[in-house]
Amino acid sequence: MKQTHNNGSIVFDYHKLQKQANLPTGFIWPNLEFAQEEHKEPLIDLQGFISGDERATAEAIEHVRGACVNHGLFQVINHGVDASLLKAASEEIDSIFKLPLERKLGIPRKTGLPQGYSGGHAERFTKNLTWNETFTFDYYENDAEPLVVDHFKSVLGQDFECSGWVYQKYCQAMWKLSGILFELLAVCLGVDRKHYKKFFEDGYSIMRLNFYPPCNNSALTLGTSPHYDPSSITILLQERVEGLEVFSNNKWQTVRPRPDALVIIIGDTFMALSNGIYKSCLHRAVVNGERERRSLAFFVTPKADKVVRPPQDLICREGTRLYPDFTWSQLLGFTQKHHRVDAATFPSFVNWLSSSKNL
Ligand SMILES: C=C1C[C@]23C[C@H]1CC[C@H]2[C@]1(C)CCC[C@@](C)(C(=O)O)[C@H]1[C@@H]3C(=O)O
Ligand SMILES: O=C(O)CCC(=O)C(=O)O
Ligand SMILES: [Fe+2]
Repeated sequence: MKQTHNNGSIVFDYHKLQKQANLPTGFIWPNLEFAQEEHKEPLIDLQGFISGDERATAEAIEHVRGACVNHGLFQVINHGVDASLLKAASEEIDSIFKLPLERKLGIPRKTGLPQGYSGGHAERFTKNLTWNETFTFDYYENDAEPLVVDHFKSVLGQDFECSGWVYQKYCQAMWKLSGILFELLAVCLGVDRKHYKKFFEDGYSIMRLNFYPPCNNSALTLGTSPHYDPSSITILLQERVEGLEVFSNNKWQTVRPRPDALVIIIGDTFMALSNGIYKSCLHRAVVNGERERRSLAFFVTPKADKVVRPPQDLICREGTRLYPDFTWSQLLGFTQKHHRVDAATFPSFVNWLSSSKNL
């Protein structure tokens, strides 16, 4: 079994690594401080907004607006996604990550794109590696073809048809929910209710499955690095094992897993679409010494070449533009070729964009 990638970095074989007394230095993150308290994000019951109940809508608007102007994270329940589908999607993760390491390393991966399998990102980076495995694929809403099923069969094999259907149904449900959330966010911002839903109609999503094995040295490493999601909004399903942390009021705070709830995270692209009124959320994932953790992140992104700019009435109301026009294709390319997504991605991207060669 190969122990190193072509770039000389180690292969993330956590069964072997767990048996070693010391963590390879590439996985060690200096000066880590762990959350000592829970974040108090709003828990929004979406049923009232979906059914048009005026009082429930007013309450949802107040809480979502407060969350988004401060730290860009809230949780939703009664979102319309079947609890059995959430359970199936969370459990199906093991069908991929319990494959033999050779099979996982053989999953095709195009450099410069997030899609495919990764162990600790050790094939891309040599330091600040993370104690996780990820499997990432695209979702395009398409009534004719079950594209996720086709993708699973082509990259994982014919015996992954059933797994493909679980994530085909899951992504369809997430896409539908994203439309509801864009309407809610538009109403909160006082723009036309359909504005953002229409903007993303021809968009797509990056679907990521995260698997975090237990780690004997969990105090020295991270499951996912501190970052802002560059996408617009992320619908995150974290199962019962806590690990998601948000940076708020100058400290890391735990986002408590809530059964049947989904975590909604504002990303850089939606921050730009709100002309900076809504804040992109700084978050990360920690690991523990005893239990496996799984999470599913559905990153909603615009059509690659669509110009990202806030609605005109928001600009007029605000008077100034906070960020320049850009496309998702430019931002994605920047994160894959020039700047690992972290806590400084978007300001670095805006600077990079403004240098003439990148206009
Ligand atoms: C556009 C993307 C890059 C990442 C996947 C999507 C949305 C989130 C990004 C990421 C998960 C943020 C943390 C760092 C990262 C490198 C990771 O841990 O996977 C990011 C993804 C990536 O660059 O592949
Ligand atoms: O696993 C988690 O809870 C967070 C993962 C995350 O932030 C991401 O995949 O972008
Ligand atoms: Fe994230």
